[in-house]
Amino acid sequence: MGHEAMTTRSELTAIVLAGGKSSRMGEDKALIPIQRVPLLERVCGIAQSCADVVYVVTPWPERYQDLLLPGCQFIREVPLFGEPLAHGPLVGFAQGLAEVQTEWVLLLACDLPRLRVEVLQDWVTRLDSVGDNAIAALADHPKGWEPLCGFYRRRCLPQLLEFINQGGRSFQQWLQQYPVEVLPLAEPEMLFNCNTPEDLALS
Ligand SMILES: Nc1nc2c(ncn2[C@@H]2O[C@H](COP(=O)(O)OP(=O)(O)OP(=O)(O)O)[C@@H](O)[C@H]2O)c(=O)[nH]1
Ligand SMILES: [Mg+2]
Repeated sequence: MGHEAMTTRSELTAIVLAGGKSSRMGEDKALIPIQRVPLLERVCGIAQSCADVVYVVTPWPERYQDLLLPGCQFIREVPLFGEPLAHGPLVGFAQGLAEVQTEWVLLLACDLPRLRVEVLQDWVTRLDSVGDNAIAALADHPKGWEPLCGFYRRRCLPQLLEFINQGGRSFQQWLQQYPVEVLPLAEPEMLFNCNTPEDLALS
């Protein structure tokens, strides 16, 4: 019987994005407490149950220095040449991915209050059977992929940089160009996204 090596915590890196404008929320979502735990702390804790190395990619690490993020490392993102820093999550991801040393990376937005460790860990066990040509393994929904809670292969970095250099900033448009494997998501509510004060009231 063939023995497939399983992806383990040490073979997975997590990247948490915390660099958005939070314009709909009106204050930095990363710092908003949900059941007394700031969102970024909560998401980083979940990331750490999946991966040994956790990076927080943000233009403003000092803003988060008083959070309890033991073992997480900040990557300070920088503007693209001649552009403002509001470049969006795709560029933040690329700057984080450049530091990754493992085959797979788990990418997480910081505004996901209902993430479930068991689901993410189940997804990790599926990575070994993802086709060699796939650049990512993601949950899908009727309008496209769920790009900010899923897995990417480190080796997609050159394709990502090429897309960005050509002016691309949309995850959906980038992902359309390559094979992506579908991850099962029995309860889509895990990906509930806390963007507005109304969302927060539901959290
Ligand atoms: N590092 C980094 N993260 C980003 C950037 N833009 C968005 N994000 C993150 O991507 C995730 C999804 O962001 P959104 O909810 O779409 O947008 P937002 O900019 O935070 O908020 P809005 O201004 O209301 O759209 C969140 O975790 C953000 O912190 C960026 O330029 N850099
Ligand atoms: Mg959001």
